[in-house]
Amino acid sequence: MIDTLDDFDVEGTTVGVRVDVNSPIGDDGTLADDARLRAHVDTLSELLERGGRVAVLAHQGRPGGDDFVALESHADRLAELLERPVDYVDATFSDAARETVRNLDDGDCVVLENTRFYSEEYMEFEPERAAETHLVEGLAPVLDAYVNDAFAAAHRSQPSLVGFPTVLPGYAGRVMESELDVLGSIEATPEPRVYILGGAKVSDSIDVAWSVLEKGLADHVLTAGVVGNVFLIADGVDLGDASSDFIYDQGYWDEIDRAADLLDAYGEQVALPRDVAVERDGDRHELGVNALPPQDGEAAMDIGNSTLAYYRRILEDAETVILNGPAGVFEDENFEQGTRQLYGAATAVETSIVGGGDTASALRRLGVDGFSHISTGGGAALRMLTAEPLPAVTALEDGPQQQQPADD
Ligand SMILES: Nc1ncnc2c1ncn2[C@@H]1O[C@H](COP(=O)(O)OP(=O)(O)O)[C@@H](O)[C@H]1O
Ligand SMILES: O=C(OP(=O)(O)O)[C@H](O)COP(=O)(O)O
Repeated sequence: MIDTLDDFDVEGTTVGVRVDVNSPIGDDGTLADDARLRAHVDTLSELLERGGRVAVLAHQGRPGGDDFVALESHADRLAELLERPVDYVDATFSDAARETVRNLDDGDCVVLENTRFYSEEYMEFEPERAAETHLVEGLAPVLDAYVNDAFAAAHRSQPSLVGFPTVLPGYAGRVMESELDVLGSIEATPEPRVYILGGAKVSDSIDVAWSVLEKGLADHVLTAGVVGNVFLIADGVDLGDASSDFIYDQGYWDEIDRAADLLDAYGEQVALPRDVAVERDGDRHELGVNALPPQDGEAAMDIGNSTLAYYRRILEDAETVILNGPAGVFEDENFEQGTRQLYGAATAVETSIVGGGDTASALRRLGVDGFSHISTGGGAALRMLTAEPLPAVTALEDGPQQQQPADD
């Protein structure tokens, strides 16, 4: 049982609020899409209006990525959305950060720096060990309580997600609460149930496929995006050097064997693309799987029309569809078609549940709507839909295991 904001006597307390504002970043290194910030406005406004002193904790990107940036532009946008001043400090648990948090008044809000600027935050720990990291040991003494609203990161066992609730009273924010309500009962959704796994998180998607097929939750798993490309290679298709190099460079080469094992075990229920789209002379060019490999340098960037027709037929009989990850490189207009049409077809299914930060932004951009539920989480939503526990949720459920460290 998790405590929510309804159980929290907020006034006058200093609260660390973990949100997930991991968002697309523009060429200038600043926030390019505020959808994930908007999602947390209710939780943050409620805490501030109830007299909380709020220190916002969040990550942005992954080390080494172009979107691995500071949270200053997030803080600026949050101030606009909350319609009140929001401070920003370029550190998370330094003396300066702690001093800023100590000096908050009731109704004040500060955004602390990208938690992943500290290497510990990009590691996974058991909660008790996470509580001993520099981040948690440094910051917990200036906090009275912890609110986790970061459903989209709840599948990560990282210090800011599992460490704080081990040493502080923890509460689910409003986003976390509603996501757990909606996604907590996949067994109750009508069958046949189809999972569509696209996008680029290959190992997460293969975990999900194994789990939903083993548990009998999925009648069909349709593959697309980079996930579909990995399954094609696992099935013996020669996708050419460009796609293979991409998969290798992303560190997903070992996933090909896992995909092949899955096809051995559940091949009849796993659908693979029947054609792919490549770029040729600046245009989209579709190739049936039998016509592969493509020419040198051409990569499989989208699913083609014959795959769409095949997947549409499966969706016509479905009562529930669960989607994660775009079907292709939707950012390029030559390759947005697969995502637009596949997701469009999914809106006709009685219960349609979508997860994923990039997926949600693809849908907004392509103007596809009409889903039963669009989750703020991608990997977290899928993990939850397979009925696997989310470490950050378990840590909230378990509650404080250690004495709260004293502020000195
Ligand atoms: N065939 C493909 N080749 C390369 N990248 C792809 C392909 N299909 C989809 N992608 C990329 O996958 C990314 C989104 O995947 P992912 O992060 O898994 O989605 P989400 O955030 O919704 O979980 C997009 O940037 C898109 O360009
Ligand atoms: O964007 C996120 O996940 P998602 O892409 O699965 O929605 C979360 O912020 C988690 O980020 P991570 O996958 O870098 O740990």
